[in-house]
Amino acid sequence: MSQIYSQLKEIEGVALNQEHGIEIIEIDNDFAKAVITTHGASVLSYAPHGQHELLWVSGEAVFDGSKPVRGGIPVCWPWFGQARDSSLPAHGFVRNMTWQLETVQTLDTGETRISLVCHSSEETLAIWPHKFSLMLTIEIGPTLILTLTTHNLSDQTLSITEAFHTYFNLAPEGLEIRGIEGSTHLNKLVEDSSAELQARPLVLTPPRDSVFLNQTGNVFLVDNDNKRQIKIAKRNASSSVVWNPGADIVKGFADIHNDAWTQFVCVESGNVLDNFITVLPNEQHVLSVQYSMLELA
Ligand SMILES: O=P(O)(O)OC[C@H]1O[C@H](O)[C@H](O)[C@@H](O)[C@@H]1O
Repeated sequence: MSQIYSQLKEIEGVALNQEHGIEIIEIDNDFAKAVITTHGASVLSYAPHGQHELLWVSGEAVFDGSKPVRGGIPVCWPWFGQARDSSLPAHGFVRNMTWQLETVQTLDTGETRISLVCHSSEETLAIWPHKFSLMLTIEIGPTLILTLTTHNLSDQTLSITEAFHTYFNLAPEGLEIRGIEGSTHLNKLVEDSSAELQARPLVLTPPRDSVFLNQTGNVFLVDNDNKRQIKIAKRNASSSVVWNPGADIVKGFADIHNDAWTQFVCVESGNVLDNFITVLPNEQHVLSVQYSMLELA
């Protein structure tokens, strides 16, 4: 067992468990409780003490490592959406890799910082011929901060798309999404739809599969049912995606119950489609997102 696992035992409020064969890290610190899995480096749960759960995980999620866990915050990288080669997995391959736990620290503030890494291997080079190392740092405190650092270890410029595919635990119908005004909207549910200016906040009526390009400002989810507003602040990210399958499309997802589309909405933050990122040889690119919850009166 590597050193990090023996160090883990010494850190108060952090526990390591196995569930159905995948590794689960449980955090309970001064500010919040959280659950992370090394399978896909996905945060599966985050709840500041006394507040509602931020994230949704499907009751039908598969936890045996054969596919990404449906819910939480999967990491989509090095491509978002369908690959050019349809035999390759949608949303890239790192959400279905086992990441290594690199560091676990309690900060002076009482927050917990966890880093996980994954690297190129023979297996990844066979489907995406570029050497890389990827680090995800997760900070669990009064807010949840995720920072994804792409290191280009190849001698060619990398071109990537990426996103945190966050499943929020809230009712989608009528949800107001603010902050996307002024961005470029592409409706993925309409074939060959043309880009249009998003003039107003969005009031969600599922189904919805929309990309908002050139969207760099804060996004707010007005979750009246739970009397809270969720703020999504991002850095080095120019796109947001809003997805909920609605009552019909959901039937095509084996790991989402037919009724469960009413329990979540995905609002994804990253760089997708024309907002792709290039990373020079030996350079790095850092994508970051911070989730905070404000109570509504
Ligand atoms: O089933 P997955 O590969 O996890 O994708 C689930 C969804 O993710 C994104 O939000 C896409 O915009 C959708 O088109 C896709 O259906």
